[in-house]
Amino acid sequence: MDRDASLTCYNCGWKGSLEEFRYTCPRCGEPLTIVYEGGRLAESSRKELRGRGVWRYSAFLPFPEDVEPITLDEGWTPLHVSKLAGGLRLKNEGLNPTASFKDRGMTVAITDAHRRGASKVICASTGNTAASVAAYAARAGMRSYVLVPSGAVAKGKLAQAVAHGAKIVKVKGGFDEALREVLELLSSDRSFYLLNSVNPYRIEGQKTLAFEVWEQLDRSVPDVIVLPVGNAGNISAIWKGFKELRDAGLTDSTPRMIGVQAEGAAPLARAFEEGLSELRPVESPQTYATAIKIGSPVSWRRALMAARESHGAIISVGDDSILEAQRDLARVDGVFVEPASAASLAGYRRALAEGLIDNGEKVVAVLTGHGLKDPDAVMRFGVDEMEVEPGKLRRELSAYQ
Ligand SMILES: Cc1ncc(COP(=O)(O)O)c(C=O)c1O
Ligand SMILES: N[C@@H](CCOP(=O)(O)O)C(=O)O
Repeated sequence: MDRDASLTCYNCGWKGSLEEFRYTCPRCGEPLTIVYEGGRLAESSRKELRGRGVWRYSAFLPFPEDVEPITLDEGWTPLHVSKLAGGLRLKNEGLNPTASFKDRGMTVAITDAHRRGASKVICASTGNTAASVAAYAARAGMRSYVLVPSGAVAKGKLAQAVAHGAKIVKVKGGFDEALREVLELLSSDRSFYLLNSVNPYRIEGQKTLAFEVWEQLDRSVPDVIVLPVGNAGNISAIWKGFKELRDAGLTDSTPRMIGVQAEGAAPLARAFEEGLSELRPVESPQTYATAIKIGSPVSWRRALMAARESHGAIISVGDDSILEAQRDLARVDGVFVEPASAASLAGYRRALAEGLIDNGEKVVAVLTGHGLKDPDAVMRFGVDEMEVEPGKLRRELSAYQ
């Protein structure tokens, strides 16, 4: 274990060691965070960055130097310049090994699982975590169990979990119920290693997006990061990454974090707008962006902290504007993303219209998952197609134009 890293509760201040590992605070129940002590971040910043992707930043991860990562070469994703708005860049996380940002966290968490001798891993999922868990468990030679909302997982994601040999458990209910089931199981059965973002190692991997963006922008940070929010691990992780860059002395400034939820699944946007310090879960969340169809985000407290501390916001957008953004990204920028990811662009547009972002500011929109994950969703674009009899193509086409 890493001697300069420990577990902390950002809510009540409880502290514990990584040896006696646990996911949530024994005092208040919040997910725990890994913190680095004794000038460790400043020391990390002096180490040479080698290789590409998540493990390039291993000096900022809670492992000894000789750690052997379980990896599929995740991270190092492109930062495209968007044609849709000046100053807008697109961080294309759909180009990770299992086609979503989850792989950044998964390589780190599965490496920890392996070091602790785990043989069975488990998660609740709307689909992407399941796909990633299944792939990394296969790579590590572990058995994987994925709990998914019955009948509500996008086809591409389910196909990935099947392909990698996960045991698929369909829960009669939504993601929130599935996660509740997993956490309840773990409270009495310690034989499973949990791979949801409640696991602090997931957060450590996902924070590397901040380091990568900083490098891709010639060692500077953007004015704003805009990203979709579901279970709220990613906004917490990326904000942690930027704060660590600052604490390590590598940057003076940090971006404003703007989280985006779908209107029908927006407990955090409501809490932010109303200035609440408690979450009122949405009982029956609704949106066609199934990845963020979550009514009771487990990291709600730290997501609100990220938005408030960074002088950002959490806002919501309607499914119509998500659909429009998904189509624009595909047809103008040539980047095919799943609906939840398009919430980034829809949120950017709303934030610009409401003056939360100024024209010309440098904004990075995180595109969290690939469009092929959810082929059915694309049919909402409207399909431009025709059928021809052999030999009649020229005539049919001229009528069509
Ligand atoms: C594609 C996609 N985008 C965004 C999110 C939201 O991320 P988070 O749960 O970390 O808020 C998820 C999953 O939750 C996802 O699968
Ligand atoms: N959209 C997520 C929901 C679970 O998120 P996690 O980051 O807590 O694992 C998914 O893909 O399942």
